[in-house]
Amino acid sequence: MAVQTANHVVMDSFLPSGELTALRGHLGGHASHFEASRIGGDRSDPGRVAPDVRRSRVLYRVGEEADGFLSKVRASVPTAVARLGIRPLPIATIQLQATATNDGEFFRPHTDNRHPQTMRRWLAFTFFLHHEPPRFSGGELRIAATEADGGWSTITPTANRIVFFPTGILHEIAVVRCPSGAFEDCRLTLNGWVTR
Ligand SMILES: O=C(O)CCC(=O)C(=O)O
Ligand SMILES: [Fe+2]
Repeated sequence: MAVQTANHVVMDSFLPSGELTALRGHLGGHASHFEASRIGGDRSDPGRVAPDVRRSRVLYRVGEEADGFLSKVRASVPTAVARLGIRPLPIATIQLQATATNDGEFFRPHTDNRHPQTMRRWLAFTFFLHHEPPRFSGGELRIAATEADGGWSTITPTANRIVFFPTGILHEIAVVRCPSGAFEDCRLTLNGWVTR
């Protein structure tokens, strides 16, 4: 029986820089397609907008431009699982969305697998692809303590960084401050879940 040894795993310099720039450009070109983020939904259930819990804008169909990124995520799952010390599960799908979190926006503490529609999600990831140096502050990803770690972890948004964590752990996005409020300046991620 695997014993969890960490509440999250960070990998930096995840993509070749040209691929990161291309993905950022793709998302910027679709800025007008981002919509108010929702909670609790999946492919068959749109979920609901809940501004007390989650404020951001999401692109729910990222497009095939992210296929190379998804392959890289898939290839990284065994390493992430080993470093987390969790039991490896089969990979059925990798669900993906892009999230833009702008001035004053946040995602309060939550887990990602509590609803019947989301219970097959077993591994979560967040990949940061904003401009460096960042034109926003805040927006840290905070992940609750587990017995293995003993304290909350705070992960600074850093472009080309991916974070993996088990979906059942409480986590949040701290409030973002982005003075310009411009799409291209905000906290931009490709985030999603590996399902079994
Ligand atoms: O962007 C992040 O750091 C986490 C996103 C998240 O928790 C979610 O979309 O469920
Ligand atoms: Fe989450």
